[in-house]
Amino acid sequence: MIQIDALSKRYGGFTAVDNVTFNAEPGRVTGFLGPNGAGKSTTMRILVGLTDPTSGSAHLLGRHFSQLPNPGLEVGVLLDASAQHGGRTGREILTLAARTMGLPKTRVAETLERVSLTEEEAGRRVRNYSLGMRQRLGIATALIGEPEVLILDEPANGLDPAGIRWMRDLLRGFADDGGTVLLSSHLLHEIEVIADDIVVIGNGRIVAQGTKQELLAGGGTYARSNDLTALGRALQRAGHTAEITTEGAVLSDAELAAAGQIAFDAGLVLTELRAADGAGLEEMFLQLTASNQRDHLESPEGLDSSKGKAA
Ligand SMILES: Nc1ncnc2c1ncn2[C@@H]1O[C@H](COP(=O)(O)OP(=O)(O)OP(=O)(O)O)[C@@H](O)[C@H]1O
Repeated sequence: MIQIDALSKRYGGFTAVDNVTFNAEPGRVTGFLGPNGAGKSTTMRILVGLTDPTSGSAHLLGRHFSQLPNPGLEVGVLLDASAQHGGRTGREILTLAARTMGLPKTRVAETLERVSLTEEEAGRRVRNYSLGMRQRLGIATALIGEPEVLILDEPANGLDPAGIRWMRDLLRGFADDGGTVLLSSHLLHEIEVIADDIVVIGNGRIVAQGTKQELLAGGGTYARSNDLTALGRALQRAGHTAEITTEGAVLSDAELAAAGQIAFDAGLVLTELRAADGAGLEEMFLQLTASNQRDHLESPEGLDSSKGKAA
């Protein structure tokens, strides 16, 4: 179990993490999704005691990371796969990790096998590893102590599609055995493939969280018309959410028939009207990624464009 409570981190006048609260539960893979610079790594670094928070708290298994006597046996961490010593072989790195944690040497071969690194690859110097091999070695280092919790920052970086499937199966098995997994990514698709629960962060703040089913569920309407702003306002006046997407459509929580009727009553010509089908999360993520080009409805009435499942 990971508990993050009202966590904030400021660097001078800049707030990298802003009042972030979420849990990652045992038996679940929690995906921490956000564009570059959103605050994912900072949150994870605070979680493992590498950075001090400005305020708030982060607990693993009910304790601070610094209170864990032999952390590798309880929490497996992969923050930066390229931080390994390039002059050492994969096997040497795992052997050192095993020694530090007081584990039997046999664990090295077992773990290499678990991450599908061959004997020959384990004998190569890490500087000659591909990024994907480094990720596997990093995951091996995280797993070797058989921890209950895994914290992985962008672990799918450099993995090919087969590698991503391998990692999904590995993390699924880990969670099915009761483990807690928190992994970050800046790619929605990766998180969709791997995670059970999703926490979305943008500009240091949580913007949505829930189960994958909740966040990707359909519902709502995606509509285009000859006047997007007028359509958005008409929907909002009728009590629905409405947001102009980066692709030039209106995304609303109104059902199809209601949206059609509202457009008709407002005298607007619809050029497209269809179910949103999980477009909400994708659109929100696209907007976060291109947050400088956000195209909000201008709203003299202070109309809010927030969507149902967004926090
Ligand atoms: N030591 C630091 N001093 C000043 N600013 C920092 C420091 N560390 C991080 N930041 C800033 O905090 C913000 C969040 O960075 P962070 O690395 O947590 O983002 P991220 O979501 O992990 O992004 P990425 O996907 O690119 O790794 C960024 O704007 C970054 O420049």
